[in-house]
Amino acid sequence: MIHAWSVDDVRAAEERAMAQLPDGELMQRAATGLAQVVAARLPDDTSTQPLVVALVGGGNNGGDALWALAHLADLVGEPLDLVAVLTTETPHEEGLRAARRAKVEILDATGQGSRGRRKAEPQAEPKGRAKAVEALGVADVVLDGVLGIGGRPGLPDLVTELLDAVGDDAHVIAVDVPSGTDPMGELVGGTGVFADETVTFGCAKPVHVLGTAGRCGMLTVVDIGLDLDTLPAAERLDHDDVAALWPTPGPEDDKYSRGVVGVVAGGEVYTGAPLLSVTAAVCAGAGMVRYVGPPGPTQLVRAEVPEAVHGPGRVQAWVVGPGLDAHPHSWDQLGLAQVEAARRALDSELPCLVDAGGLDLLDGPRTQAGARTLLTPHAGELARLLARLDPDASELDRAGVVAEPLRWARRAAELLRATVLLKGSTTYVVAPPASGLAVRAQADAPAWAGTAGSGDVLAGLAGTLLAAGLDPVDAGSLAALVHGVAAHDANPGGPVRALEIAQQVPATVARLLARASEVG
Ligand SMILES: NC(=O)C1=CN([C@@H]2O[C@H](COP(=O)(O)OP(=O)(O)OC[C@H]3O[C@@H](n4cnc5c(N)ncnc54)[C@H](O)[C@@H]3O)[C@@H](O)[C@H]2O)[C@@H](O)CC1
Ligand SMILES: Nc1ncnc2c1ncn2[C@@H]1O[C@H](COP(=O)(O)OP(=O)(O)O)[C@@H](O)[C@H]1O
Ligand SMILES: [K+]
Repeated sequence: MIHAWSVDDVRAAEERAMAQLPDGELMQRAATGLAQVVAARLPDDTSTQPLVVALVGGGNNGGDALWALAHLADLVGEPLDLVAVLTTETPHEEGLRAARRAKVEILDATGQGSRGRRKAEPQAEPKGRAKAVEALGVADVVLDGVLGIGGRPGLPDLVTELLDAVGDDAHVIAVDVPSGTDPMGELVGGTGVFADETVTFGCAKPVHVLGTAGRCGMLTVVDIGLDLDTLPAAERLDHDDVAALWPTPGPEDDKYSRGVVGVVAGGEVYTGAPLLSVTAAVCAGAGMVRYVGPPGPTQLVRAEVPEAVHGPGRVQAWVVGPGLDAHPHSWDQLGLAQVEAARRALDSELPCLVDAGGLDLLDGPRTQAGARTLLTPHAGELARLLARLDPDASELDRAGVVAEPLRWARRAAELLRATVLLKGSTTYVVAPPASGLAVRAQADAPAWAGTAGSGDVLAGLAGTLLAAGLDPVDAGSLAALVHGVAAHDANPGGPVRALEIAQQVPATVARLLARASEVG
């Protein structure tokens, strides 16, 4: 599992560490670690002299980059071209002195007239920007040291212009965080560096695991001796976590102890969703799957999934809503009966996963306070839910949720006292804020997984884990991981249909469980 700490907690840990250490020691540790990574990324081909160019901003992030260039000169035995491109008129002073001492070429890209420079005042480096653009175009490694954890989302125009000049072949390393992104990972999108690799210090930050993670590339954490004494703010499960969390049956188990999952899904119109959810639940290893629905989908499930049982009965957790019409016509007796079955499940004290049409039945928290609840909307469904229930979000639309996924998932979790799994290329799992639990974010699925019915499969998978006794955060994040990996395994690099994701789950789970014995 990757754990990430909030910017405030990191700053507090840095202060504690700095109080015990000589001045500047923490930055030296960061810059030395950064220089070692850069040295390892230099091209093997020794026929040309490697060129490393750092974009340098005005804070300590720029200081890290300048010191890293200075250390690189010592670290690498071979001759190196090292260039610092200043994007600020006030770079880190000691870092700049160290870089100059190490014979790093300093280019001032701020240009005449920018940031209060008087027109009559001569430019320090008249061709600084032009030379910077040229160097960036042919650099082997580009260090992004413009903004770190003190950065606000968005980039100055000058930096955007310089980034545009970076050659396609350059290996871009973000120092601590990709500049322009929100270090807390709350705001997704906007301008910002897309790095091949991010070298961060002390611990991961939310930007590295949330929806902004795609901008970070490979993540390397340099140990600078921080002591994080608070709980993480964000987490991501990795493949090695599956064995510890997946409910693996023992010799004493039987179908009931493993968990019966009930599925109240579909109706006479949407017959496919129940089939997908039930198949996924069976393939995820539910002790038993009980389907509750009208004759049409029941016949289909009977024909395609002989393992399922039918009609009301005892379960350990309910999946409510895939393909459910929450507002059937008054003459549609079968539809009304299905809504009643869904309401009974929601009113029970049992764990419930609520998806799609089931979300339309919620007017507030479930009546049984404390009943475990996992809501699984996509961005459009979350926007609709909040616009209906939260007077402060009456204008919210899908785009609003996509821009600030965490904010709105958290809002729904608070309002409905439920864990919210927000689906998308990054899937967020957010417990009610009062729980203090870290946000989980998974991005394991290929974009091919965004196909009709894929969410119904996820519902069956996560419902099975709830029935096996996992809490909603573990059930949701583990299901998202396995769903994503199964989508990949079913047809690596190509399209996949939802049913194949479900059918791939047994082999994918077996493969992920086997890692534990390989690793252990
Ligand atoms: N505190 C420490 O001892 C250590 C800090 N380290 C480095 O220090 C960094 C944090 O340094 P700082 O706190 O100086 O912050 P930054 O280096 O992130 O710079 C923040 C500065 O940029 C400005 N700024 C923020 N967003 C902007 C935007 N969108 N456009 C233009 N200007 C913007 C701010 O007003 C502020 O002046 C870390 O990310 C890390 O790289 C490391 O050296 C480890 C040790
Ligand atoms: N671009 C994407 N990359 C990876 N996974 C995606 C992407 N878009 C959607 N998904 C995943 O596909 C599934 C779609 O679910 P949903 O929108 O509920 O579809 P449906 O209602 O048709 O079943 C979710 O698990 C979601 O996380
Ligand atoms: K940076």
